[in-house]
Amino acid sequence: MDTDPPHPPPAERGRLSALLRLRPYARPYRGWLVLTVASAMLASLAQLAVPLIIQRVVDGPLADGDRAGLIPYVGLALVFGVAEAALFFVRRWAMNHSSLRLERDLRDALYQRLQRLPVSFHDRWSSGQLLSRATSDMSTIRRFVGFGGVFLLVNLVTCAVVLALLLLTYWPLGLAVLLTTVPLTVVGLRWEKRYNAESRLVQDEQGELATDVEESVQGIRVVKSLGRSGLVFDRYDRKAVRLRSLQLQKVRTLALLWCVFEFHPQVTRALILVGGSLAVGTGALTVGGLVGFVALFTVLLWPILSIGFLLAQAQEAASACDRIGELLDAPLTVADRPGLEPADVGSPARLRFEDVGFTYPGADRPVLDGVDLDLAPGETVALVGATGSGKTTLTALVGRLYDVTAGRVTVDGVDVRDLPLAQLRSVVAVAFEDATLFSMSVRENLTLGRPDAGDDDVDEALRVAQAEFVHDLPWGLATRIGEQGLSLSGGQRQRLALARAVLGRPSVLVLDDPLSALDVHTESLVEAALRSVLAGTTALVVAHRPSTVLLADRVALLQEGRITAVGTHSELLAEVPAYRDLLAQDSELSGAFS
Ligand SMILES: Nc1ncnc2c1ncn2[C@@H]1O[C@H](COP(=O)(O)OP(=O)(O)OP(=O)(O)O)[C@@H](O)[C@H]1O
Repeated sequence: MDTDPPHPPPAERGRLSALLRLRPYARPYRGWLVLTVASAMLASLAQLAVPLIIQRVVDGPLADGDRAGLIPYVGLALVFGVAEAALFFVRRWAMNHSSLRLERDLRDALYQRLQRLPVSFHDRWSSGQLLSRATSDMSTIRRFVGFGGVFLLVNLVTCAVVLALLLLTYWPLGLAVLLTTVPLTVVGLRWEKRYNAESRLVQDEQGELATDVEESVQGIRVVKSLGRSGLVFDRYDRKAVRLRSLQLQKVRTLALLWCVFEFHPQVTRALILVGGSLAVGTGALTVGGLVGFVALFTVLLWPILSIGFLLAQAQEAASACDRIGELLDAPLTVADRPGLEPADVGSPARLRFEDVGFTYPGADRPVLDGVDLDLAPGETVALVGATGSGKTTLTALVGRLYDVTAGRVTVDGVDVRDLPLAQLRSVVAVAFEDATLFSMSVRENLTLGRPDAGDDDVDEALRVAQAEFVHDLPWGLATRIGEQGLSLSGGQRQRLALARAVLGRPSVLVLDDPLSALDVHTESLVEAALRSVLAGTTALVVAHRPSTVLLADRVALLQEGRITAVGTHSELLAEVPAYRDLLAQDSELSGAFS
């Protein structure tokens, strides 16, 4: 059973070792990554050549008034300049090959994992959390692989090389520069940490706002009909105001940071000029040496200033790796056992629940306990029970949306856990009460589980579900359904979902109150057509309405997680007071069955 907390405490996050998770994704692109780092490194070194050339120009041709002597130096500076530009292009090109492909692979792995993770995992995680991992965390990693990580390495090497050159040029001044970089690095690191924390708060608040927009758009009908637009706006506005103040705080920190970063080099440059001029006066340093020194110092600035920022980026990327890792490492509790082979399953098949128990992860008592139910091939059993008695849970066990926690469910004598998931889900078809349709064409929605279904199969399924209205849609079966099928009525969506389930006449059909959104007239038409499908398949039908119960050969009464009675509808009506009471709660029913 999977009981890991969904969000580990922040203290556990952000370890740089988390970045090592990226190794398997980086491996296929290591050539491109090496090229990215090498071109960035060479470009940085090419940049260093220019101050050294200037130093020689000042001390050589300029001091001697030798104009012709300038030409080789100018040529050399040009070569290094062009090389730097070319290397810049190579870096960007190689970086795109490595980081964008790595991001794509990681994105695919994450999406695949989300598809394979059990329903119990999705019960615990909000879609907002999954979304932020699949989008912003993914971009953070791409930025680090393509930029932050590369320049962290390159800038550290550049710093070391430049400081060595400064020390070689004139060591007392070189040492002074080295000492002044220490407080700058410390301040940079400290403020970047603060900036990072503030950025995180801004991101979280942006996520909150996005969730608010999503919820209020999805629930717009409820909000409007309750007349709560003002209240919803006030809540949104409070969050927007908070976001603005967090953003302002972030901008203030950044402004202060850059103020120090801009101020520091000016002071250091002044120190260099004073110290350097004195050294030139005593002959310890040439004029060219001083000019080269200042130019080298300028090259040093960006690598020093960027270290804090790049380390913060590394920290963010490590935290993103951890957050994505939480999903990639989440256990696949519902998966094929190794070496499973498809088994023989007839059509229709026998469906049995044998002493089945089920407890939701984290719950302290079972929802189902000792459930025994045997559906003969071709039989239809209606599952009736009070709300919350466990009907939906029981139906979810057939297609392994959840695995039983006790007992077993078998199809033609084979434990559903011993059938490959692909086979199980082609044998068992399910229509849920909440008919989810996707933003794709009607045909794609219908054939989602059976992509090989032919036109005749589709027409037959549409007829059974009384969903032939689709032919009147603007592009017929090719009509794209709006976001979540919202452009269709509840009853239309339910009929399409039913057609999807009955398509191809599955061996076992599970219907969770499939007709609840239909008007009485459509319901009786669907029922009439459904009878012919039910005759050829084994069906477990969750029923709230009398008319749905009448579709079944037998009825099973579920009470507090146990099957307490099984028999024909009239037997139960006559012999089981609880069944009578349950049906009598519906006045329409009491009229129909008393
Ligand atoms: N994902 C879940 N996690 C934890 N508990 C759940 C979950 N889904 C349902 N339950 C609990 O399990 C019990 C049975 O729920 P279930 O949806 O199976 O009942 P039902 O008989 O289908 O109800 P209804 O007729 O209202 O649809 C309820 O107490 C419910 O709160």
